Amino acid sequence: MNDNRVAFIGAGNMARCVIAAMVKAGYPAENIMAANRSEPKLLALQADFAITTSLSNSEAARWADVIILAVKPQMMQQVCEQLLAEVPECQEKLFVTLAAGLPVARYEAWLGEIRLVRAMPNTPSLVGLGVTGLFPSRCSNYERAFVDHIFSGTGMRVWLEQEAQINHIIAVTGSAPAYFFYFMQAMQQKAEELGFNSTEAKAMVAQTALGAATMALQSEHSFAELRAQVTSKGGTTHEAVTTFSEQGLEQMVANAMQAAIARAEAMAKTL
Ligand SMILES: NC(=O)C1=CN([C@@H]2O[C@H](COP(=O)(O)OP(=O)(O)OC[C@H]3O[C@@H](n4cnc5c(N)ncnc54)[C@H](O)[C@@H]3O)[C@@H](O)[C@H]2O)C=CC1
Ligand SMILES: O=C(O)[C@@H]1CCC=N1
Repeated sequence: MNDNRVAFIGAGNMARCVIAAMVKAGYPAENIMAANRSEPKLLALQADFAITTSLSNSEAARWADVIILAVKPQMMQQVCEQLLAEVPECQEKLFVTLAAGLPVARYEAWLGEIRLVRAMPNTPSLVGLGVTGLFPSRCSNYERAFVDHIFSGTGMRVWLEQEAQINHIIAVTGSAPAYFFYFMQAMQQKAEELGFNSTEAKAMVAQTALGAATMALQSEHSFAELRAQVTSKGGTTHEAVTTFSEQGLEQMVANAMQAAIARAEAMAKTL
């Protein structure tokens, strides 16, 4: 499977995360190319992962067996239409798109009835601890297996049966690293107010998050049971957790996740 040539169109944050995971998992760097409209990110990818790069999307698409679309959703139509105009044979290649929001039907309007996988990774893919949602359209079993192989180094893969679930996984995993970073940022701020310096506050908060997540993954207990283990009767945790609860944490989280889904649905209509 490592013989297939994989080209990324767009070499930003998410492309870097996936490329890092592929290379770390042993995908040959000579079979990965990244194209971007400006040079600095390409030079950094070359330096860090020894992949090939190009300032031309068409050159990358011509070279590739598999084309991974990794530009922002707002750029996607222009990129796809230009690819089809300059590399008509790209229609025969396997496409993967990382973009939020845009449904398969939109790519078919721009590129024809292509074989396409919508992938929704998240940034912890960079360190092999990501979650990637995947929805295939018109793909063979081999192509599905190949895309699973591409993302194998990113972490957990979840194949979805309904396209609408991609919007749900955006809320649950795609956007979610930002929720945790926001929570940790708030904790760091308070820790600093309490007198810890910025470096130690960040490290303490991140280590606590890592410890909690690792325990949750390794334990049979639910999140609620693990929380109960920390919460002594009449103790300090009870006061903190009651404050979260009284101030509506659960509803706030649900509202935020629903807002992410609503935005993905709106993008499908407006982009
Ligand atoms: N950042 C994240 O956590 C996640 C992002 N995504 C999706 O991944 C895609 C990329 O997002 P990011 O990497 O965060 O954005 P980014 O802005 O970091 O990267 C996009 C890259 O595309 C390049 N670009 C723009 N127009 C271009 C063109 N015409 N030809 C070639 N390159 C062009 C930009 O220079 C930039 O380097 C988006 O569609 C987003 O929805 C999906 C899951 C998570
Ligand atoms: O914020 C966004 O739209 C993208 C998709 C999921 C994470 N980042």
